[in-house]
Amino acid sequence: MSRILAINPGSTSTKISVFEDHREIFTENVLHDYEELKAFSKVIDQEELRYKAIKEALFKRGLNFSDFDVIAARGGILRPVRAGVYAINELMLTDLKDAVAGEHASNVAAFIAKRISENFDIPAYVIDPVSVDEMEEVARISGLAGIERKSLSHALNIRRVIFSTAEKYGFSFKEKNFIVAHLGGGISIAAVRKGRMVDVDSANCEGPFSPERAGGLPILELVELCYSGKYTKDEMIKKLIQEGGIYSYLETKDVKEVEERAKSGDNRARLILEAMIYQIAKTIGEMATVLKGKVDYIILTGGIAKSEYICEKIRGRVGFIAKVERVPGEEEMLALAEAALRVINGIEKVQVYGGDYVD
Ligand SMILES: Nc1ncnc2c1ncn2[C@@H]1O[C@H](COP(=O)(O)OP(=O)(O)O)[C@@H](O)[C@H]1O
Ligand SMILES: CCCC(=O)OP(=O)(O)O
Repeated sequence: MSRILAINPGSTSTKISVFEDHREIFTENVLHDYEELKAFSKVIDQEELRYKAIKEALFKRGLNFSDFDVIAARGGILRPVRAGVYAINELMLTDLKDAVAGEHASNVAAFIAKRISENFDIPAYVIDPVSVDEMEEVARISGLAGIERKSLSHALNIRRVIFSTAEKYGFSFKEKNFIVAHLGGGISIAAVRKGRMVDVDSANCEGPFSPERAGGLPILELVELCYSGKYTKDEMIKKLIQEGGIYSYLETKDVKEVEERAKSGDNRARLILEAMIYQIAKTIGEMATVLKGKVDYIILTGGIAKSEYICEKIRGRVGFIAKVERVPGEEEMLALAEAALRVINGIEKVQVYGGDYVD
C-alpha cells in the first residue's frame, strides 16, 4: 500500500488529501486568512504559511510528513509543457520564483512539495500544470503578430474527467473526442482530440466570462479603459481576473446565489446568468468546429456544473452537437493521487521539466 499526500493550493485555501492507494482517507480545505495572504507580494512567499497549515492539518489526524510515500502537487504556471507527471527541478523552481509565465496560487505547490521531499526523503511531483500546452500550431495564431494564444487551463481536472468518463463507458480516452467545459470561478473550455488538448480557451483571458473573470472583451474599448488614466496596470489586471465577469455586474462570485436571485424575479441576475450560459455554449460550439464536428462527448464540470438548471440550459444550446455529461465539482485531488500511483506502479514515466518542449 502506498500513502499519498496531494497538495492543491487555491487563492484563499490549500486543499490537501491523503490517499492510501486509490482510497481517499480524508480531504481538508485549509482556509487561510485573506488579509494574511494579501500581505505577500509573490505567491511563492506564502510557502511557510501554507507548509505550516498542511503540517497542522496532518498532525491533527496523527500524521506526519514522514508517513508518506509520495507527494503529488498541482503544478503552477510553468513554461508550456505536455500533460503528465514532472519531477521538481531547479529550473522549475526558478521559473515559478520569477513567475515567468504569470502568478497563480498553484505556483507555490512545487516549493512546498520540494521542501517535504528534501526534509523527509520522499519523491515529489507536480502533475498536469495549468500551463499544459498541447495546442496545434494553427490554434496559436491570435490575429495580431507578437501576441500568441496561450494554453492556461484547468488541465488537471479536464484530463481527469475525460479518464473517468471513458472508464464509465468502457473505452479508452484515446479513442474519442471530447469538449470539456470546466465551469468554476474561472472557466476553461477545451477540445480534446484522442487524448490531446488541441485547443483551449484560456481561463484567464479568452472565451466566456466567469464568476470572477472577464473573458474575451471588445478590444478597442479595453484599450480605451487601459489608457483612461483611472487604473494602474495591476488594478486593470485585478479588474479583469478577480473582479470581472459576474462579479463586475452583480458584486458576487457565487453563481448559486445568482441562480436563486434569477429564479426569484431579479431580472438583472437572470440576464447576466443567461449571458454567461450563452457565452459558454458559444465557445463549446467553436470547439466543435475544432474537432470538425466529430465530438463524442461534451463534459460539463467544475462547481457550476452542480447546478442542474444551468447545465440543462447549456444542454439546450449544445445538445445537438453531442451527448452532454455532467461531472459536478472537480476531481483534482483524485487526479493527483492517481497520477502518483501510476508512477509508483511503473505505468507512467516521470518527465523532466527542461524547457525542451517540442510540438
Ligand atoms: N449548486 C450550485 N449551483 C450553482 N453554482 C454553484 C453550485 N455550487 C457551487 N457553485 C458555484 O461554483 C463556483 C465555484 O466553482 P469551483 O469549481 O468550486 O471554483 P474554484 O475551484 O475555481 O474556486 C461558484 O460561483 C459557486 O457559486
Ligand atoms: C490559470 C488557469 C487555471 C485556473 O484558472 O485555475 P483557478 O480557477 O483554480 O484559478
